[in-house]
Amino acid sequence: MSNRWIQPGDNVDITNERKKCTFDIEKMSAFIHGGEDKLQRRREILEYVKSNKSLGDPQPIEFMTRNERVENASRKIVEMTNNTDQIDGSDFFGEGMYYQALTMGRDLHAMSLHYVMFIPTLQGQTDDEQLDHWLSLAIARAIVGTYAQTELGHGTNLSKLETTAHYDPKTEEFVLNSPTITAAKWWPGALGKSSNYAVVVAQLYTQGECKGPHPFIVQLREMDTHKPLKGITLGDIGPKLGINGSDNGFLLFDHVRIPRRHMLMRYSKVLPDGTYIKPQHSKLGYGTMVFVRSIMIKDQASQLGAASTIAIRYASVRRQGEIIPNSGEVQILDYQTQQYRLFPQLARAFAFLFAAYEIRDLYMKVTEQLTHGNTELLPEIHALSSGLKSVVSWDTAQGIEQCRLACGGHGYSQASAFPEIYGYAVGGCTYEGENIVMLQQVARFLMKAAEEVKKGSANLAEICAYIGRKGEQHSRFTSVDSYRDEDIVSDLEYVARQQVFRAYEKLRKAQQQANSETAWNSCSVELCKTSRWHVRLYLVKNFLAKVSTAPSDLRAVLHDVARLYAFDIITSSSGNFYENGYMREDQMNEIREGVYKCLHRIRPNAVSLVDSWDYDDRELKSVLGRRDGNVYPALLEWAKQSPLNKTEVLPTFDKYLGPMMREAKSKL
Ligand SMILES: CCCCCCCCCCCCCC(=O)SCCNC(=O)CCNC(=O)[C@H](O)C(C)(C)COP(=O)(O)OP(=O)(O)OC[C@H]1O[C@@H](n2cnc3c(N)ncnc32)[C@H](O)[C@@H]1OP(=O)(O)O
Ligand SMILES: Cc1cc2nc3c(=O)[nH]c(=O)nc-3n(C[C@H](O)[C@H](O)[C@H](O)COP(=O)(O)OP(=O)(O)OC[C@H]3O[C@@H](n4cnc5c(N)ncnc54)[C@H](O)[C@@H]3O)c2cc1C
Repeated sequence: MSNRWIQPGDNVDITNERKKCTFDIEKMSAFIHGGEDKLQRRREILEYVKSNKSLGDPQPIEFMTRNERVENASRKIVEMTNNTDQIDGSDFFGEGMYYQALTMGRDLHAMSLHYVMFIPTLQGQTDDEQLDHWLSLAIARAIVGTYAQTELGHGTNLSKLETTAHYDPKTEEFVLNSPTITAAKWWPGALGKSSNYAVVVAQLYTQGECKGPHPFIVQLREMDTHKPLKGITLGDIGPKLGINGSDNGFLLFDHVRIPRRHMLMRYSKVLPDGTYIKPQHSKLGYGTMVFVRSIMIKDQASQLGAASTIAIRYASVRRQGEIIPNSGEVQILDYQTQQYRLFPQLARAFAFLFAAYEIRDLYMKVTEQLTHGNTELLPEIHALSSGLKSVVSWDTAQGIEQCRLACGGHGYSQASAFPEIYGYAVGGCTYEGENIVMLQQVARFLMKAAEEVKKGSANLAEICAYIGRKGEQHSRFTSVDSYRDEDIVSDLEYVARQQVFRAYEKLRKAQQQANSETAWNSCSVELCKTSRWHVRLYLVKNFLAKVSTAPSDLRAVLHDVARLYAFDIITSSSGNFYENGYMREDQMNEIREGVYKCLHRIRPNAVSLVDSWDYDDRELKSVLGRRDGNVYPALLEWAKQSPLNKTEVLPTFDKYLGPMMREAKSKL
């Protein structure tokens, strides 16, 4: 089988790994990326990005100052968006995200919120006339916008946002104001220095009543000079754990007037006389958050896939220690502990990517239904996107850190790219709804389903139908080789169902002794556990189902990865499966053996499995994860670029260290 990943001059160990591959990598890449045509388009986009020198960085961004990073990112995003004819703009999830990943990396930029939230909000929240006016301006890049919702004092609890928008029927204007310091908008991406417009979420007041948070489009800066408009105070919030190419910002309003029609009026409206028309569903205004939670899953999967690729490739070229004395140092990938650390991360990345395709499809279905005024699937997409966002971003962050640790000392260097990948991805645990808070949203959905089951209703959404099933009282398999996919799912369903009813009963009891909010709080740890099990069950079920649709010659290797994913979940929570004697110890031992068997079977294909994700060096941006495996010379070259190496002797020597040593010596 030909292998496009093997080239002359490559490291011998990584080449030998590639020669061991037992499946067709191109076919696997096509399966991972949604078809041969999609793979072909990736290659074309990559070729274009490589051929356009202006889309590159003059030096590794790790060696740039913050100002240089912001400037470099702004230069590239303008060049990138000057050339959007290179991609199919309607395929943001595929081509758009790939083009951006290749060009912009993980440091974000002046227009990240423009594309991820500002334009989607215009598309989702404006009426037809507003859409006509604003969307063309935004798409043409005549204005650059962000999404300003979170405040210094409140991000989670939207009902307590403090920015106000008072309607004045005399002038047919809203007056935007930040009555306190804690009302300052805080965090919005590219708000500080780059954007001149924002969708601002503010408490709407009309006819003397507060109608809750609503979105408004607001001009922040003069078009020509880019200076803040009168009554507007703006700035950058300073360096962060990651994404320092983005100027996340703060914003305060001092009685700023905007026209009535700057309220986004697709769902709620304020008429000229101040009459308020309420939306068909109170949470329709939160649609952009649901959109971002949905696309985040693919982004997170991609980050974990990248981390796994770097760590697995590096583990194939790094030799250290001997397994059999005097027989030579082994590739560290041969250590079972290394495999146990890394392969589950790769398995997770697969599980998350396949879930990302499902949530994208569900999101598109919901959007289509909403155009006909049908809000039936809104609770389901809210629960699924919130749950996936929480579990996936958490496991991704932990997984990236495992990959970093698995690379020893070099993993700690920014040359590895792990600090950047982690700094970028871990933000996902917080933005678009803090994970613990979002898990509780899922729990609300599950508690309602449990209530339905208790009432004897069989009318449950497919995603939580397991809650209403009776299920087996004991796990049935005898050996791991006879442990079928349906047994795995049924065992996970048992545990998820047990947890749903444990939380439900605890909540019911608590509600008899306290008001419902206090009762909820006293059960919230169990409620979060319930949501996690629900999501893990979904991920396993979806992964196994996806494998069954793979071309037959790919199924065996993918099945090992999917089983590893499931077995890892089961063995790391064995206590839940022993409860009520559901599973026996000998069965759990079989599954443990199953983990080791999967590791052993994946080992020869490990490098090829990560190659199948089709990351180019341009996207990975990692010295450790280079395709050719020639890590050591590249590390030396990378280090030479450190600005500290521009001179042999630093001025600090003459200022501090030199005098210190001279003085010390003179006293001896
Ligand atoms: C290239 C692309 C890469 C991707 C990204 C990379 C770049 C990233 C850049 C970074 C970008 C980062 C950008 C940013 O970070 S933008 C800022 C994001 N901020 C948040 O996400 C805030 C989180 N808070 C909330 O969402 C809500 O306030 C919560 C959820 C806490 C509810 O508190 P609230 O006080 O409002 O609600 P309630 O208690 O009165 O009522 C709860 C009821 O409402 C239902 N409900 C709630 N929400 C929804 C919904 N959406 N659809 C449908 N239903 C919904 C819910 O099921 C429940 O129903 P029921 O049980 O009563 O029936
Ligand atoms: C990288 C990044 C980019 C961002 N970009 C944007 C942006 O572009 N636009 C924008 O508007 N915002 C943005 N944000 C803000 C982000 O959406 C909020 O930080 C996020 O929603 C969490 O809200 P918070 O900061 O108020 O956290 P808090 O709610 O204060 O969370 C702190 C702790 O309190 C706990 N907690 C809070 N409420 C509850 C509860 N009800 N039950 C149990 N525990 C609770 C949380 O679990 C957490 O442990 C960004 C944030 C980051 C980190």
